Amino acid sequence: MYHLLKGLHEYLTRKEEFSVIIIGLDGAGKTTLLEKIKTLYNDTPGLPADKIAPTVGQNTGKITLPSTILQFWDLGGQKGIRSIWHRYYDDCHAVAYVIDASDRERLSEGWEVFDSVLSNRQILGVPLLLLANKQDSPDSLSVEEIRHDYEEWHQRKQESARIRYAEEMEMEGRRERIASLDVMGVSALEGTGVREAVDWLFIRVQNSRRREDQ
Ligand SMILES: Nc1nc2c(ncn2[C@@H]2O[C@H](COP(=O)(O)OP(=O)(O)OP(=O)(O)O)[C@@H](O)[C@H]2O)c(=O)[nH]1
Ligand SMILES: [Mg+2]
Repeated sequence: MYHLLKGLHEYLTRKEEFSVIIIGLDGAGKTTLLEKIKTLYNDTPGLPADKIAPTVGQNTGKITLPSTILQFWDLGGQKGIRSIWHRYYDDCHAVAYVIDASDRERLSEGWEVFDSVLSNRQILGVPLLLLANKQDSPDSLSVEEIRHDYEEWHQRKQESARIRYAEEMEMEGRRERIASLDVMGVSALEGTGVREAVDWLFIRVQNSRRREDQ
C-alpha cells in the first residue's frame, strides 16, 4: 500500500524537464542572464555580475516551475567555441539567442551568427526567442529597432547573394521564421524583462510538447 501511494504521489507531483540553450556572441550577456535567472527563481542566488568571466565551454542552471523543470545550457560565444553549439541542438526544447543591443558595431556579426543558427535543420521547429539584452544601457537599441536592424540586414544579405534554388527554399523557411520571430528586451544585469522571457520559454516548451503528443 505504501509503495502504491508513494508511486501515485510521485506520479502526481512529477515534473517534466525541458532544456533551453542560451547562445549568442561573446559578451552578449548570456552568463549574466543565466545567473540572474538563478537569482530570481532559486533559493541560492546566482553569481554577481562582477564575478562572471567569459565562458569557456558551458554553464548550466536549473529552475523549477509549476510541473516543469527548465534546464538552461549557457554556451560560450567566443568564435572558437561556437562550433560546439550544434551538439546541443538535437536535445534542446527551446533556444534563446542573446544579442547585445548596445553594441552597434557587432550587430551584423551577431546577425551573421544568428542566421547560421537558423539554418540548422535540427532546430527548425524549436521555439526560438531573440533577446535584445542590455536595455539598461543608454546606447541600447529598442526591441523594434533590433527587429528592424535584423530585417534590414537580412534583406541586404539576400540582395547581395546569388541564390541557388535549394538555398531559395531554405531562405523561404527562414523568412517565415523571421516573420514570426519573437523579440524581447531584457537587462540581464538589472533583471528587467527576465521573468517575462522565462514565462515565454515556459509556455512555448509546454505548447510544443502538446503538439508532439497529438
Ligand atoms: N549594461 C549591461 N551590461 C551587461 C548586461 N548583461 C551583461 N552585461 C555585461 O556584458 C559583459 C559580458 O557579459 P557575459 O554574461 O560574460 O557575456 P557572455 O555572453 O556570457 O559572454 P561569453 O561567455 O564570452 O560568451 C559583462 O561585462 C557583463 O557585466 C546588461 O544587461 N546590461
Ligand atoms: Mg558566458
